[in-house]
Amino acid sequence: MVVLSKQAIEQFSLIRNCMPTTLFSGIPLIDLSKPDCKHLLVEACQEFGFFKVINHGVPMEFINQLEAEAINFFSLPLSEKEKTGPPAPFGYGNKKIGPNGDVGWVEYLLLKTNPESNSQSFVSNFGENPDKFCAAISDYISAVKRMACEVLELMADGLKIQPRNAFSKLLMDEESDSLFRLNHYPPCPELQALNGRDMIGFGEHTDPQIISVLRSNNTSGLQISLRDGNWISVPPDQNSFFINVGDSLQVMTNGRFQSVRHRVLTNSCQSRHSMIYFGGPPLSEKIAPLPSIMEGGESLYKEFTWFEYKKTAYSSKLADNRLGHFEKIAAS
Ligand SMILES: C=C1C[C@]23C[C@@]1(O)CC[C@H]2[C@@]12CC[C@H](O)[C@@](C)(C(=O)O1)[C@H]2[C@@H]3C(=O)O
Ligand SMILES: O=C(O)CCC(=O)C(=O)O
Ligand SMILES: [Fe+2]
Repeated sequence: MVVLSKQAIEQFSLIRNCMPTTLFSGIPLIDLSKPDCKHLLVEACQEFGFFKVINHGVPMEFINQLEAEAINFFSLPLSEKEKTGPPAPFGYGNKKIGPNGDVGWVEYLLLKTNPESNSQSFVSNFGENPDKFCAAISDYISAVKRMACEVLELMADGLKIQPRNAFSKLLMDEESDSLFRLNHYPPCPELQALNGRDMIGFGEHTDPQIISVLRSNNTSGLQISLRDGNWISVPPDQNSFFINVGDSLQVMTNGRFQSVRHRVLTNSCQSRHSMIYFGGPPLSEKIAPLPSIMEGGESLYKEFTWFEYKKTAYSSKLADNRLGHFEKIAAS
Protein backbone atom coordinates (compact mmCIF):
# COMPACT_ATOMS: atom_id res chain seq x y z
CA MET A 1 0.00 0.00 0.00
CA VAL A 2 1.22 3.52 -0.82
CA VAL A 3 2.43 5.66 2.09
CA LEU A 4 0.64 9.00 2.09
CA SER A 5 1.92 12.41 3.12
CA LYS A 6 -0.29 14.58 5.33
CA GLN A 7 -1.09 16.85 2.33
CA ALA A 8 -2.04 13.84 0.21
CA ILE A 9 -4.38 12.56 2.91
CA GLU A 10 -6.02 15.96 3.15
CA GLN A 11 -7.15 15.71 -0.47
CA PHE A 12 -9.65 13.20 0.83
CA SER A 13 -12.54 14.25 2.99
CA LEU A 14 -11.58 14.18 6.62
CA ILE A 15 -14.24 14.46 9.24
CA ARG A 16 -13.80 15.37 12.86
CA ASN A 17 -15.20 12.54 14.87
CA CYS A 18 -16.61 14.15 18.01
CA MET A 19 -17.60 10.84 19.53
CA PRO A 20 -15.32 7.81 19.68
CA THR A 21 -16.66 5.32 17.14
CA THR A 22 -18.69 2.87 19.18
CA LEU A 23 -20.50 0.08 17.42
CA PHE A 24 -24.29 0.42 17.65
CA SER A 25 -26.08 -2.64 19.01
CA GLY A 26 -29.63 -1.62 17.97
CA ILE A 27 -29.57 -2.54 14.25
CA PRO A 28 -32.79 -4.52 13.61
CA LEU A 29 -32.03 -8.21 13.18
CA ILE A 30 -34.42 -10.17 10.98
CA ASP A 31 -34.42 -13.96 11.00
CA LEU A 32 -35.87 -14.88 7.60
CA SER A 33 -36.80 -18.36 8.86
CA LYS A 34 -39.27 -16.94 11.43
CA PRO A 35 -42.93 -16.83 10.34
CA ASP A 36 -43.59 -13.36 11.85
CA CYS A 37 -40.57 -11.64 10.28
CA LYS A 38 -42.70 -9.58 7.86
CA HIS A 39 -43.86 -7.32 10.71
CA LEU A 40 -40.31 -6.79 11.95
CA LEU A 41 -39.23 -6.01 8.38
CA VAL A 42 -41.87 -3.30 8.06
CA GLU A 43 -40.90 -1.79 11.45
CA ALA A 44 -37.21 -1.78 10.50
CA CYS A 45 -37.89 -0.12 7.13
CA GLN A 46 -40.03 2.56 8.77
CA GLU A 47 -37.62 3.33 11.56
CA PHE A 48 -34.18 2.83 10.02
CA GLY A 49 -34.51 1.96 6.32
CA PHE A 50 -31.85 -0.57 7.23
CA PHE A 51 -31.60 -4.00 8.85
CA LYS A 52 -29.54 -7.17 9.04
CA VAL A 53 -30.77 -10.58 7.90
CA ILE A 54 -29.80 -14.04 9.10
CA ASN A 55 -30.93 -17.47 7.85
CA HIS A 56 -30.84 -15.86 4.42
CA GLY A 57 -30.33 -19.02 2.38
CA VAL A 58 -27.34 -17.68 0.39
CA PRO A 59 -24.75 -20.50 0.40
CA MET A 60 -21.58 -19.52 2.33
CA GLU A 61 -19.65 -21.26 -0.43
CA PHE A 62 -20.78 -18.61 -2.98
CA ILE A 63 -19.90 -15.79 -0.58
CA ASN A 64 -16.45 -17.18 0.21
CA GLN A 65 -15.65 -17.94 -3.43
CA LEU A 66 -16.50 -14.43 -4.54
CA GLU A 67 -14.63 -12.86 -1.63
CA ALA A 68 -11.52 -14.87 -2.56
CA GLU A 69 -11.82 -13.79 -6.23
CA ALA A 70 -12.30 -10.15 -5.21
CA ILE A 71 -9.25 -10.24 -2.92
CA ASN A 72 -7.20 -11.72 -5.80
CA PHE A 73 -8.42 -9.09 -8.23
CA PHE A 74 -7.74 -6.12 -5.95
CA SER A 75 -4.27 -7.42 -5.11
CA LEU A 76 -3.22 -7.27 -8.81
CA PRO A 77 -0.92 -4.41 -9.91
CA LEU A 78 -2.81 -1.19 -10.67
CA SER A 79 -1.91 -1.43 -14.37
CA GLU A 80 -3.68 -4.83 -14.57
CA LYS A 81 -6.80 -3.61 -12.77
CA GLU A 82 -6.96 -0.50 -14.93
CA LYS A 83 -7.39 -2.71 -18.01
CA THR A 84 -10.95 -3.17 -16.74
CA GLY A 85 -11.54 0.59 -16.35
CA PRO A 86 -12.34 3.41 -16.31
CA PRO A 87 -15.83 3.00 -14.83
CA ALA A 88 -17.86 4.91 -17.43
CA PRO A 89 -19.99 3.95 -15.68
CA PHE A 90 -19.03 0.23 -15.51
CA GLY A 91 -15.62 -1.27 -14.81
CA TYR A 92 -12.71 -0.69 -12.41
CA GLY A 93 -12.56 2.59 -10.55
CA ASN A 94 -10.04 3.99 -8.11
CA LYS A 95 -10.80 6.88 -5.74
CA LYS A 96 -13.12 8.66 -8.21
CA ILE A 97 -16.78 7.88 -7.51
CA GLY A 98 -19.34 8.76 -10.16
CA PRO A 99 -18.98 11.43 -12.84
CA ASN A 100 -19.23 14.59 -10.70
CA GLY A 101 -15.98 14.97 -8.77
CA ASP A 102 -16.66 12.76 -5.72
CA VAL A 103 -13.64 10.93 -4.31
CA GLY A 104 -13.15 8.31 -1.61
CA TRP A 105 -10.45 6.04 -0.23
CA VAL A 106 -11.80 3.12 -2.21
CA GLU A 107 -11.23 1.05 -5.33
CA TYR A 108 -14.06 -0.88 -6.93
CA LEU A 109 -15.56 -2.87 -9.77
CA LEU A 110 -19.00 -1.74 -10.88
CA LEU A 111 -21.05 -4.05 -13.12
CA LYS A 112 -24.50 -4.58 -14.57
CA THR A 113 -26.04 -7.75 -13.16
CA ASN A 114 -27.12 -8.89 -16.58
CA PRO A 115 -23.96 -10.63 -17.91
CA GLU A 116 -24.73 -9.85 -21.56
CA SER A 117 -24.48 -6.14 -20.85
CA ASN A 118 -20.87 -6.37 -19.66
CA SER A 119 -19.05 -6.29 -22.98
CA GLN A 120 -16.79 -9.25 -23.71
CA SER A 121 -13.52 -7.27 -23.83
CA PHE A 122 -14.26 -5.71 -20.48
CA VAL A 123 -14.98 -9.04 -18.76
CA SER A 124 -12.03 -10.79 -20.41
CA ASN A 125 -9.68 -8.57 -18.37
CA PHE A 126 -11.11 -9.75 -15.07
CA GLY A 127 -7.87 -10.76 -13.38
CA GLU A 128 -5.94 -13.99 -13.84
CA ASN A 129 -8.84 -16.37 -14.39
CA PRO A 130 -11.73 -14.31 -15.79
CA ASP A 131 -14.02 -17.32 -16.27
CA LYS A 132 -13.70 -18.33 -12.62
CA PHE A 133 -14.25 -14.75 -11.46
CA CYS A 134 -17.33 -14.36 -13.73
CA ALA A 135 -18.79 -17.68 -12.53
CA ALA A 136 -18.34 -16.63 -8.88
CA ILE A 137 -20.06 -13.28 -9.59
CA SER A 138 -22.92 -14.98 -11.41
CA ASP A 139 -23.55 -17.63 -8.68
CA TYR A 140 -23.47 -14.97 -6.00
CA ILE A 141 -25.79 -12.54 -7.82
CA SER A 142 -28.39 -15.26 -8.56
CA ALA A 143 -28.56 -16.32 -4.91
CA VAL A 144 -28.63 -12.77 -3.54
CA LYS A 145 -31.26 -11.68 -6.06
CA ARG A 146 -33.46 -14.60 -4.95
CA MET A 147 -33.09 -13.53 -1.32
CA ALA A 148 -33.75 -9.85 -2.17
CA CYS A 149 -36.99 -10.88 -3.92
CA GLU A 150 -38.06 -12.96 -0.92
CA VAL A 151 -37.42 -9.97 1.36
CA LEU A 152 -39.41 -7.67 -0.97
CA GLU A 153 -42.32 -10.15 -0.97
CA LEU A 154 -42.28 -10.29 2.83
CA MET A 155 -42.31 -6.48 2.90
CA ALA A 156 -45.33 -6.46 0.56
CA ASP A 157 -47.07 -9.01 2.84
CA GLY A 158 -46.27 -6.90 5.91
CA LEU A 159 -47.72 -3.82 4.18
CA LYS A 160 -50.74 -5.84 2.97
CA ILE A 161 -49.87 -5.06 -0.65
CA GLN A 162 -51.39 -7.19 -3.40
CA PRO A 163 -49.97 -8.83 -5.43
CA ARG A 164 -47.11 -9.81 -3.15
CA ASN A 165 -44.66 -9.61 -6.07
CA ALA A 166 -45.46 -5.91 -6.67
CA PHE A 167 -41.84 -4.97 -5.77
CA SER A 168 -39.99 -8.20 -6.56
CA LYS A 169 -41.31 -8.46 -10.12
CA LEU A 170 -39.24 -5.37 -10.99
CA LEU A 171 -36.02 -7.18 -10.05
CA MET A 172 -37.18 -10.36 -11.82
CA ASP A 173 -37.96 -8.46 -15.04
CA GLU A 174 -35.51 -9.30 -17.86
CA GLU A 175 -35.00 -5.58 -18.37
CA SER A 176 -34.32 -4.91 -14.67
CA ASP A 177 -31.61 -2.25 -14.33
CA SER A 178 -29.79 -3.84 -11.40
CA LEU A 179 -26.11 -3.28 -10.57
CA PHE A 180 -23.41 -5.06 -8.66
CA ARG A 181 -20.41 -3.52 -6.95
CA LEU A 182 -17.27 -4.93 -5.34
CA ASN A 183 -15.57 -2.35 -3.09
CA HIS A 184 -12.12 -2.54 -1.53
CA TYR A 185 -11.13 0.00 1.12
CA PRO A 186 -7.38 -0.32 1.71
CA PRO A 187 -6.21 0.38 5.28
CA CYS A 188 -4.71 3.81 5.87
CA PRO A 189 -2.17 3.60 8.75
CA GLU A 190 -1.37 7.34 8.45
CA LEU A 191 -4.80 8.04 9.93
CA GLN A 192 -3.51 7.12 13.36
CA ALA A 193 -1.38 10.28 13.33
CA LEU A 194 -4.41 12.48 12.69
CA ASN A 195 -5.93 11.80 16.09
CA GLY A 196 -9.64 12.16 16.29
CA ARG A 197 -10.14 12.46 12.54
CA ASP A 198 -11.58 9.91 10.17
CA MET A 199 -11.22 9.68 6.42
CA ILE A 200 -14.12 9.07 4.07
CA GLY A 201 -13.93 5.77 2.22
CA PHE A 202 -17.30 6.24 0.51
CA GLY A 203 -19.15 9.49 1.13
CA GLU A 204 -22.65 9.80 2.54
CA HIS A 205 -25.51 9.06 0.17
CA THR A 206 -28.73 7.16 -0.30
CA ASP A 207 -28.92 4.38 -2.90
CA PRO A 208 -31.25 5.35 -5.78
CA GLN A 209 -32.57 1.83 -6.52
CA ILE A 210 -35.31 -0.22 -4.78
CA ILE A 211 -33.19 -2.32 -2.45
CA SER A 212 -29.47 -2.85 -1.79
CA VAL A 213 -28.06 -6.04 -0.30
CA LEU A 214 -24.63 -5.59 1.26
CA ARG A 215 -22.17 -8.13 2.55
CA SER A 216 -18.74 -7.24 3.93
CA ASN A 217 -15.81 -8.96 5.56
CA ASN A 218 -15.30 -8.49 9.28
CA THR A 219 -13.89 -4.93 9.00
CA SER A 220 -15.92 -2.05 10.40
CA GLY A 221 -16.46 1.23 8.55
CA LEU A 222 -20.10 1.28 7.48
CA GLN A 223 -22.20 3.94 9.21
CA ILE A 224 -25.86 4.84 8.86
CA SER A 225 -27.56 8.09 9.69
CA LEU A 226 -30.46 7.91 12.15
CA ARG A 227 -33.60 10.01 11.68
CA ASP A 228 -32.15 12.57 14.17
CA GLY A 229 -29.09 13.00 11.92
CA ASN A 230 -26.64 11.17 14.22
CA TRP A 231 -24.27 8.72 12.61
CA ILE A 232 -23.94 5.23 14.07
CA SER A 233 -21.38 2.55 13.26
CA VAL A 234 -22.68 -0.79 12.06
CA PRO A 235 -20.93 -3.78 13.67
CA PRO A 236 -19.57 -5.86 10.77
CA ASP A 237 -20.84 -9.42 10.37
CA GLN A 238 -19.41 -11.49 7.55
CA ASN A 239 -22.09 -14.20 7.80
CA SER A 240 -25.11 -11.91 7.47
CA PHE A 241 -26.44 -9.44 4.94
CA PHE A 242 -27.32 -5.80 5.50
CA ILE A 243 -30.28 -4.44 3.57
CA ASN A 244 -30.88 -0.79 2.62
CA VAL A 245 -34.15 0.74 1.54
CA GLY A 246 -33.42 2.67 -1.68
CA ASP A 247 -35.02 5.91 -2.92
CA SER A 248 -37.33 4.06 -5.33
CA LEU A 249 -38.82 1.94 -2.54
CA GLN A 250 -39.36 5.12 -0.53
CA VAL A 251 -41.46 6.49 -3.41
CA MET A 252 -43.34 3.21 -4.03
CA THR A 253 -44.37 3.17 -0.36
CA ASN A 254 -45.25 6.90 -0.52
CA GLY A 255 -42.62 7.70 2.11
CA ARG A 256 -43.70 5.02 4.59
CA PHE A 257 -40.30 3.40 4.17
CA GLN A 258 -37.37 5.81 3.99
CA SER A 259 -34.13 5.32 2.15
CA VAL A 260 -31.19 5.25 4.52
CA ARG A 261 -28.26 7.71 4.33
CA HIS A 262 -25.03 5.78 4.80
CA ARG A 263 -21.27 6.15 4.35
CA VAL A 264 -18.05 4.22 4.90
CA LEU A 265 -15.13 5.44 7.02
CA THR A 266 -11.59 4.26 6.31
CA ASN A 267 -10.09 1.76 8.71
CA SER A 268 -6.53 2.55 9.79
CA CYS A 269 -5.33 -1.05 10.00
CA GLN A 270 -7.57 -3.49 8.10
CA SER A 271 -8.79 -3.84 4.50
CA ARG A 272 -12.56 -3.70 4.10
CA HIS A 273 -14.11 -5.71 1.27
CA SER A 274 -17.78 -5.30 0.47
CA MET A 275 -20.10 -6.63 -2.23
CA ILE A 276 -23.40 -4.90 -2.95
CA TYR A 277 -26.31 -5.92 -5.15
CA PHE A 278 -28.48 -2.94 -6.13
CA GLY A 279 -31.93 -4.18 -7.20
CA GLY A 280 -33.41 -1.72 -9.69
CA PRO A 281 -36.48 -1.58 -11.96
CA PRO A 282 -36.49 -1.53 -15.79
CA LEU A 283 -35.56 1.90 -17.22
CA SER A 284 -39.07 2.49 -18.58
CA GLU A 285 -40.80 1.69 -15.25
CA LYS A 286 -42.94 4.43 -13.76
CA ILE A 287 -41.87 4.92 -10.13
CA ALA A 288 -44.94 5.92 -8.13
CA PRO A 289 -46.67 4.93 -4.87
CA LEU A 290 -48.51 1.61 -5.25
CA PRO A 291 -52.31 2.11 -5.33
CA SER A 292 -52.85 -0.15 -2.30
CA ILE A 293 -50.50 1.99 -0.19
CA MET A 294 -52.29 5.23 -1.06
CA GLU A 295 -55.78 4.32 0.19
CA GLY A 296 -57.20 7.31 -1.67
CA GLY A 297 -54.52 9.65 -0.33
CA GLU A 298 -52.21 11.81 -2.44
CA SER A 299 -48.82 10.90 -3.75
CA LEU A 300 -45.99 12.83 -2.09
CA TYR A 301 -44.02 12.61 -5.33
CA LYS A 302 -44.25 13.90 -8.90
CA GLU A 303 -44.40 11.17 -11.53
CA PHE A 304 -41.17 9.93 -13.04
CA THR A 305 -39.64 6.88 -14.69
CA TRP A 306 -36.57 5.09 -13.42
CA PHE A 307 -34.74 6.42 -16.51
CA GLU A 308 -35.56 10.00 -15.48
CA TYR A 309 -34.50 9.38 -11.88
CA LYS A 310 -31.23 7.80 -12.96
CA LYS A 311 -30.47 10.72 -15.24
CA THR A 312 -30.91 13.11 -12.30
CA ALA A 313 -28.90 10.82 -10.02
CA TYR A 314 -25.96 10.68 -12.41
CA SER A 315 -25.85 14.46 -12.69
CA SER A 316 -25.85 14.86 -8.91
CA LYS A 317 -23.06 14.73 -6.34
CA LEU A 318 -22.97 11.70 -4.08
CA ALA A 319 -24.34 13.48 -0.99
CA ASP A 320 -27.17 15.35 -2.78
CA ASN A 321 -30.79 14.80 -1.84
CA ARG A 322 -31.80 13.44 -5.26
CA LEU A 323 -35.38 12.68 -4.29
CA GLY A 324 -35.89 16.36 -3.33
CA HIS A 325 -36.40 17.24 -7.04
CA PHE A 326 -39.34 14.87 -7.22
CA GLU A 327 -41.14 15.77 -4.00
CA LYS A 328 -44.41 17.63 -4.43
CA ILE A 329 -43.64 19.81 -1.41
CA ALA A 330 -40.03 20.96 -1.82
CA ALA A 331 -37.63 19.54 0.79
CA SER A 332 -36.63 22.19 3.35
C1 LIG B 1 -21.78 10.38 -7.50
C2 LIG B 1 -22.44 9.35 -8.00
C3 LIG B 1 -21.99 7.93 -7.90
C4 LIG B 1 -23.28 7.17 -8.14
C5 LIG B 1 -23.86 8.00 -9.26
C6 LIG B 1 -23.77 9.38 -8.65
O1 LIG B 1 -23.86 10.42 -9.62
C7 LIG B 1 -24.87 9.52 -7.59
C8 LIG B 1 -25.34 8.15 -7.06
C9 LIG B 1 -24.15 7.21 -6.85
C10 LIG B 1 -24.57 5.77 -6.57
C11 LIG B 1 -24.72 5.41 -5.08
C12 LIG B 1 -25.18 3.96 -4.95
C13 LIG B 1 -24.39 3.01 -5.88
O2 LIG B 1 -23.10 2.79 -5.34
C14 LIG B 1 -24.26 3.60 -7.30
C15 LIG B 1 -23.65 2.58 -8.26
C16 LIG B 1 -25.58 4.11 -7.75
O3 LIG B 1 -26.41 3.53 -8.44
O4 LIG B 1 -25.75 5.40 -7.33
C17 LIG B 1 -23.50 4.92 -7.20
C18 LIG B 1 -23.18 5.66 -8.50
C19 LIG B 1 -21.79 5.30 -9.05
O5 LIG B 1 -20.87 5.00 -8.28
O6 LIG B 1 -21.64 5.38 -10.27
O1 LIG C 1 -18.90 -0.58 0.72
C1 LIG C 1 -19.81 -0.43 1.53
O2 LIG C 1 -19.83 -0.97 2.61
C2 LIG C 1 -20.96 0.50 1.17
C3 LIG C 1 -20.80 1.10 -0.20
C4 LIG C 1 -22.02 1.77 -0.70
O3 LIG C 1 -22.80 2.29 0.06
C5 LIG C 1 -22.28 1.79 -2.14
O4 LIG C 1 -21.44 1.26 -2.90
O5 LIG C 1 -23.34 2.32 -2.53
FE1 LIG D 1 -24.64 2.87 -0.91
